Amino acid sequence: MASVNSDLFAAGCVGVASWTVFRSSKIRGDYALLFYTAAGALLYTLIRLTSESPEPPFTTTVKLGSAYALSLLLTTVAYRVSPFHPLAKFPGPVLCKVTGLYLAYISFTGKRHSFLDRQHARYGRFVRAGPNIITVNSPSALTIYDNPNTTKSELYRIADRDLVHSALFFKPDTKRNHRDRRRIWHGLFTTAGLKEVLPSIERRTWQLLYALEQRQQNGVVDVGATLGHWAFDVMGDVVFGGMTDFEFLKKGDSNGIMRSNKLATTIMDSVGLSPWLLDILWHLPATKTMHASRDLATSMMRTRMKAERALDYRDLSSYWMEGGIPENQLELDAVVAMTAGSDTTASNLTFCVYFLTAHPECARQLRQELDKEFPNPAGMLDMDILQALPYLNGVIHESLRLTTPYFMPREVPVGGMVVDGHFIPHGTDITIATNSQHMSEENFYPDPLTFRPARWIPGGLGPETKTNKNVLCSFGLGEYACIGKMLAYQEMRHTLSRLVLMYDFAFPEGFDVAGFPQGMQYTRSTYFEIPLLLKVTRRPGITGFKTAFE
Ligand code: HEM
Repeated sequence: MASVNSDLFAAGCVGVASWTVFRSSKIRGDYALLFYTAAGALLYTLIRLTSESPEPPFTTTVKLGSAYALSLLLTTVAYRVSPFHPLAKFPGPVLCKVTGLYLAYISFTGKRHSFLDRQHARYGRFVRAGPNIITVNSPSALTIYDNPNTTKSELYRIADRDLVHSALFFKPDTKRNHRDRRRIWHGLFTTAGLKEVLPSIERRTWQLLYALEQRQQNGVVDVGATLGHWAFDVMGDVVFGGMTDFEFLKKGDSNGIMRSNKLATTIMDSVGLSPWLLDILWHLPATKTMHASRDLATSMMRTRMKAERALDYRDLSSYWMEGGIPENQLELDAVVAMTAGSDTTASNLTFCVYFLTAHPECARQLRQELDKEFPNPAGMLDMDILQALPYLNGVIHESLRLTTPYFMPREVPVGGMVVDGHFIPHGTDITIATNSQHMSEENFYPDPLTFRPARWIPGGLGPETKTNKNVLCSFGLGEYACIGKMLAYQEMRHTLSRLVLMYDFAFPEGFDVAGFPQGMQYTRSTYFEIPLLLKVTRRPGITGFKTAFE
């Protein structure tokens, strides 16, 4: 008996010792699992060969393994909630301090932004949202993104170790590789590059109008889903020169490709907050949607690279190939471009249409502005004119402000940094509390929770108007900010204007107008609990226009 107890005690001590050794190292979850499986097998073999105890070797192995795991777990938890932890002075929910799995779970529900709003309301400007994560509800948190030494946190790491780590969006292997890759992408997002893809946006927008009319059932159409199809088709043209099988506006998404893509993004944005877990799940069927998204992008990339026919414009693939990115490195860039470029734009346009329908006085004001510039609603829309329209841009900014609660953690560099007067130690993951900042009276006054596009026009809400443009984080901040921002604006300005010029939108009877925005689930992909089913009718006087899928 004494020997069994001393063995268990020894296993517990090894647990504490391994915590001391491993606590600040970033070991991949799948490697750790392999290591522990091998260690367990070795221990079992040793016990079997040497033990004289009547207890079956398997039982002894499980007991020792459990003693080890329990002591490791307890030591980890005790340290994380102890005053010795470097983030001990920052308040936050105990469960968040204990494990990253809690925030991962909250994130998976799509309600991380409102959870963090509540925590900031309770604890103040700084909240410890994970064992090693701090969120800051203050405009001075912008300094995190201006600091050239902060890096993307480990939470952006791609689970697949075979993929080259210089694709955009994910944690790059080096800043230099990230900059080089960005330079290659950049060509499309210049004024000249954007001009080349504009005809594709125009063509797809006519198809969108056609789909909105054709898909009506019982007098309503799912505007959100149709905009999702439009955005995916646009990105198919922008990224792969249209050499895809999507044509979602024409055929719908019967294979659930968009759903898979959204789910893959959600898994990354939630489970990714516990990177060790994502490393393990990556090998299991649970993440098959992530693999499916990648496989689809790979196959489209191959089709595009082997294309016989010359394109009459330069798509993003053209820049990648000219930039010399090898084929086997492009698949991740392709997934990123398709996903980052479609779901985001579609969601924001969906919200724009919703807000304008919920606030008819704003819709009227926007239409007035557009009618003045474009007396023929079906005529050409000049992008330079659209770019300069104050109310149109106000509508887009206001919708972005209210609906893009991104979570953008950065790793604090060696030497630590000071944020809002507080020292943050090296290695901490730190992020601005986007949603709380977007909704704060400190930045947006009056009525920060209300859709009021005029706040983006100087003095638009009266002499007291406060609009802190700097804290609008909808396109990210600093060196990793959205490279597609200008394309997104081009798409949103063009398509929203066309919709407002051509159609009247109305809620059908019984639509839960107030519930729609509250039903938003946000996981870097946006889900709508309530579909945006609207009555869409042509404005009086608009009879025929070019709609067909020719
Ligand atoms: C309304 C539309 C869009 C929104 C709100 C949006 C938002 C964002 C945000 C917040 C980030 C930074 C993420 C972070 O730091 O964690 C980002 C990055 C990125 N976005 Fe967008 N985006 C939009 C449209 C697009 C489009 C059209 C593209 C075109 C391909 C695109 C491509 C990218 C890429 C490649 C990155 C990673 C940049 C890097 O790592 O350097 N986005 N986007």
